[in-house]
Amino acid sequence: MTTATIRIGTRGSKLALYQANLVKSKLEEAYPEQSFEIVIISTKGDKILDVALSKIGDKGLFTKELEHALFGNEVDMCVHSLKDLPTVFPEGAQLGAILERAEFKDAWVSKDGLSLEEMNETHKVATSSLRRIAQVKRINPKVEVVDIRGNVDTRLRKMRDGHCDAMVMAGAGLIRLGYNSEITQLFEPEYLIPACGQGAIAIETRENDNRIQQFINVLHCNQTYHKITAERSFLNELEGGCQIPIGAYATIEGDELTLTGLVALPDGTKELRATESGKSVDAEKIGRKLGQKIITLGAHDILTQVRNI
Ligand SMILES: NCc1[nH]cc(CCC(=O)O)c1CC(=O)O
Repeated sequence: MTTATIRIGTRGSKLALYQANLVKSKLEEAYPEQSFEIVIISTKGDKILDVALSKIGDKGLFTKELEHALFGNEVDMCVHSLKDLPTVFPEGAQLGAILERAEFKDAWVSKDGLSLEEMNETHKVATSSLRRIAQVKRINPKVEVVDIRGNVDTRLRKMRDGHCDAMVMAGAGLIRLGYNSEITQLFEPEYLIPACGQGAIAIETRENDNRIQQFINVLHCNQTYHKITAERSFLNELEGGCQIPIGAYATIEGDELTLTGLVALPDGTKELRATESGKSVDAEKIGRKLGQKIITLGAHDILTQVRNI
C-alpha cells in the first residue's frame, strides 16, 4: 500500500510537533514503504498571545486554519490535542482516529514544592482555564489565581521569573515534552476533574477519504474512543467550550463505562457534579444523559451566570 506522500498537518508549537511526530513515526512503523511528511500551519490561537483564552471565546481557535488546509488539500490529516477540538466537526471533516490516551490528569507544578492545600493569601497560582480556576478556588479559596499564556516552556520560565508560585497544567503536555520532573503532583481526577478529552490525541480527516482512513486505522484505540465520546457528548449537551468551567472523565471496567462530570462557577463558590454509567458502546448516550442530569441539578443557572460575567 504505497501512494503519494501523506501530509500531516499540525500547529507549530513544541507540543503539537511532538504529537504530530508521534503519529508520523507510528505510521512509518506500520507502513515502512510509505512516505509521510509534517506540514506546519499557524493558527489564530498561536498568534493571539496577549489575551486570556477564556476571553477570546472562539471555539475553533487552535483548529480552523488546520481544517482550512485539510479542505484545500494542502494536508491529508490534522493532528490535534482532542481537548482543543470543538465537539462538532465542520461539514466535510471527521474524527478519523483517536490514539490511546496517555495521562489525562491535571498536574500541579509548584516552584518550591508546596501543595495547593498548603498555600495562603500570599501565593499566586497561574492558569487561564476557568475549569481549573474554579477547582483551585474550591480546594483553597485563599490563593490568588493569575492568568498565564504561552507554551509549556514559556510558562515554566514565567514561574521561575516570579509570575506565580505554582501552576496547574495538563500532565500529558508536561510528560510529552519531558518535563516529568517539574510535576510536583498529579491531581486525582475526582479531586480536580480534567477537561473533556484531556490527554488524547486526535486525527482529523476529510470525510470519505478512504485512502487516508485505511492508513490511520492502525492508530485507533477503541477504549479511548468510548471514553472521549462520553466526555464530549456531555460537553456538547451543555454547549460548552473552553470558556466555561466544565470537566468530565470516563473510566472503563470490563465493558462498563462510568462518566463523572462537573459544572462550576469560576469563583469556586458553587459546583455541581454527577455520575452516570452504562455500556461502553452507549458512550454517547451516557454523555447526553449525564448532561441532562446535571442540568436538572441546576447547571443552566451556573452557565447563565458564567456567560454574563
Ligand atoms: N489548552 C491548551 C492545551 N491543549 C492540550 C494541552 C495538553 C495536552 C492534552 O491535554 O492533551 C494543553 C495544555 C494544558 O492544558 O496545560
